[in-house]
Amino acid sequence: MARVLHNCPAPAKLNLFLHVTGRRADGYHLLQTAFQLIDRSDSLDFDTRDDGVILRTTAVAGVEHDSDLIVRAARLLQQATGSNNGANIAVRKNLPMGGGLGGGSSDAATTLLALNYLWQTGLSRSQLMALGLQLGADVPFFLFGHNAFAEGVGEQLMRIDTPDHWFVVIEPGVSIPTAAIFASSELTRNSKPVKMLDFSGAYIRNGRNDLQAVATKLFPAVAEAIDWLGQHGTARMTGSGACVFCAFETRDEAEAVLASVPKKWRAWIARALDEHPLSHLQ
Ligand SMILES: C[C@@](CO)(OP(=O)(O)O)[C@H](O)COP(=O)(O)OP(=O)(O)OC[C@H]1O[C@@H](n2ccc(N)nc2=O)[C@H](O)[C@@H]1O
Ligand SMILES: Nc1ncnc2c1ncn2[C@@H]1O[C@H](COP(=O)(O)OP(=O)(O)O)[C@@H](O)[C@H]1O
Repeated sequence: MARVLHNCPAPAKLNLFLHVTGRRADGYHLLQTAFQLIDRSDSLDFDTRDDGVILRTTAVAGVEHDSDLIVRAARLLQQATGSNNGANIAVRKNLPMGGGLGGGSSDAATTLLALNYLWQTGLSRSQLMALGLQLGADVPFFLFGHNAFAEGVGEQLMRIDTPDHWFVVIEPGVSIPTAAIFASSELTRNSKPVKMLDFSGAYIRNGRNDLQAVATKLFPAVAEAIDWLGQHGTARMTGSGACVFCAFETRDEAEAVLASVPKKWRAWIARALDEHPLSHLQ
């Protein structure tokens, strides 16, 4: 009999700051960043099937079935556990692709969490995180379950508590390929590592993103959105872009700024989450 889990959220993240501190021999970059979960999500439905087939039942513009991180995550879990269960998976995309919000990575993490539960494959959280890292540098964070200070390529995670902020997020209307930003010869890769002990609210309120200079040069629409939002506080990009955000202490302040965002941009407000909405799924 099919086991089902519907309306599973795959929340977005914001990188409150992001420093590039070096580059590994394999070309991947060493980062320090603070990941903040927010209450804006994609939504996924899972229906198990007993023939081992993994089928994404909804079309996702620009993402072929077999390269979708959702499908790849499900197949990776099958391989890792030897499970012969399958699943129909429907996804409702709400997070823009190439937005720096981690939508694809979060979809993959939600898939691993939901299917590990439905298939009763029994992998521990840290086993799921190791699997997730094979899919993308951001995936372990979404499995970790809490806001985090991250090092390495983003897989060394330490839980942090962050304020109950409201964020105004602007989508500048461009999709930025992460690899193109990291590949730029103009990227600075030598930020001095901060010690976790020195990590403070200043990084949360006024953080800097080392990927921003390259992204704004390649994508002027991002620079324009930062300039506009910067009238209201410290506006910066999340991840490798394209989305930009600014933190506010109250919903009213965020609502007031949202109301004045020029109509040419899609914009919204989101609240900081303390933990991943599926963090209790076992
Ligand atoms: C920049 C960040 C910050 O949170 O977020 P996004 O903007 O993608 O959301 C992440 O580090 C992105 O993580 P993720 O999106 O999972 O990236 P991946 O698929 O692993 O990598 C895409 C490509 O980016 C480059 N890359 C990625 C991460 C990293 N630490 N160093 C890199 O050089 C590599 O060229 C890699 O092939
Ligand atoms: N389920 C998915 N949702 C979004 N993007 C996906 C998905 N599966 C694969 N991708 C690919 O991953 C790329 C990065 O997407 P996404 O994670 O949404 O952005 P970002 O890494 O900027 O946060 C997309 O451009 C797309 O080609």
